[in-house]
Amino acid sequence: MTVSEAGRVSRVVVTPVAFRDPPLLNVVGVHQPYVLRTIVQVHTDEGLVGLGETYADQAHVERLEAVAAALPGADVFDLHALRRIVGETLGAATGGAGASFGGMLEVSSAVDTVVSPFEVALLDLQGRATGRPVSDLLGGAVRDRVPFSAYLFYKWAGHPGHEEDTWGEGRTPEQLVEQARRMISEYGFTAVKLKGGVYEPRHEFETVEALAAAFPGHALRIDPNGAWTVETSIKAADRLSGLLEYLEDPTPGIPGMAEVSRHTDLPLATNMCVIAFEHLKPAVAADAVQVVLSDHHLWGGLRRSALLGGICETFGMGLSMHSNSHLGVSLAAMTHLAAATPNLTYACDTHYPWKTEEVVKPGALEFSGGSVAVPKGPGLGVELDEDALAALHEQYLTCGQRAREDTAYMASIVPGFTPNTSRW
Ligand SMILES: O=C([O-])C(=O)C[C@H](O)[C@@H](O)C(=O)[O-]
Repeated sequence: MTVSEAGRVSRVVVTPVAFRDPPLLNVVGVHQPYVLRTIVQVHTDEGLVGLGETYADQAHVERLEAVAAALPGADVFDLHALRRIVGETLGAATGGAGASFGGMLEVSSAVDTVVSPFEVALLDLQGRATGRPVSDLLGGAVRDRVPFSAYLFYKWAGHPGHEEDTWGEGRTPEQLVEQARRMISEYGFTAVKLKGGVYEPRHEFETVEALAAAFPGHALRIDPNGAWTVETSIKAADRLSGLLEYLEDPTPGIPGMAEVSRHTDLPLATNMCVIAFEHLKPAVAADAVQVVLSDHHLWGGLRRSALLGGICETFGMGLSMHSNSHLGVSLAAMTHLAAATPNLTYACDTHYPWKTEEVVKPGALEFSGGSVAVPKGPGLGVELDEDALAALHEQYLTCGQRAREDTAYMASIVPGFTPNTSRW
């Protein structure tokens, strides 16, 4: 198969969508009734279409559209050119060079978040053109199935706007045990993550203890998104160390995490203080984290996430995977990446069970035994349902919601954090 048979990019369609989300609680508050995402379709002059999925803040969508206009003519196999085109386009849009958006966005994730959906779409195209799954393009699948974790949330079922939610109340340890029971019986998960940072820390410790008692063979994690002081984090590590496989982002920033780390053997994980390549060196030097959560949406796509895996291996750090609310295009990309990353040995996070609406056709991605089989078809192995895409785009236009910026909050809790377009 040659490049001319795969074709060159002929046009790119950027479609923001909105899908319903239950009233999940986190340190910022309650999830809004709709999650906003963007689906990217990259067409080639050979009639192929590659898919990508990403965030949908207004500013991010505008950057995606600027890159979409610059991509026609690009070689679908030249991923270095893609990165250059993104850097040049975004630099030109702000009158500056490269990755700095008007001086606001200086960590590498500024370009990485924009590159990501296009890189996934080009890999999907490469796979469709060559007849190989994306996992093969990433070096080959080392596992046939990718394990995911049950992602538990405290919930307040009575939130107006969330009437269609079927998961009920989630405030007490007993209610969270019931939530886990449903997740485990419907999806077969063997790992469980609790989103914390919502209630008084002791209440959240008790919830972990109740989960450990109810599911003794399951791997457990809690993630308060940096809501705790160093002292509370140390107490959490002391009290929960026998129950958890890792403690995720108990406290903000590399120095705080390093201080907690000095007091415990429990591995500390993060997707908050190490979210770009430049954060790895100080985190390793301070021994602040033992597990890094990758996220291809944030780290510049699938190949750079694989690179992150190699760096973690070099420094003896574990590798896990982070998830925001997402649709099936992202689940497919996450599954291929995890399958082709040998040292990604923890079950990956996913919000997928919380979702009731979808843009991909059913059947390609099914959970069983807590894992998803790696699609064997060409590319990502998922097909868009055009009617569903149109309906969720209409919902985006009419839902009256736009993605809120969490960046100010991030800046306030992570010392030295530079505001950017990232999501946790
Ligand atoms: O740190 C994490 O795992 C997350 O923040 C993942 C999600 O974004 C979660 O917190 C959420 O959506 O509330």
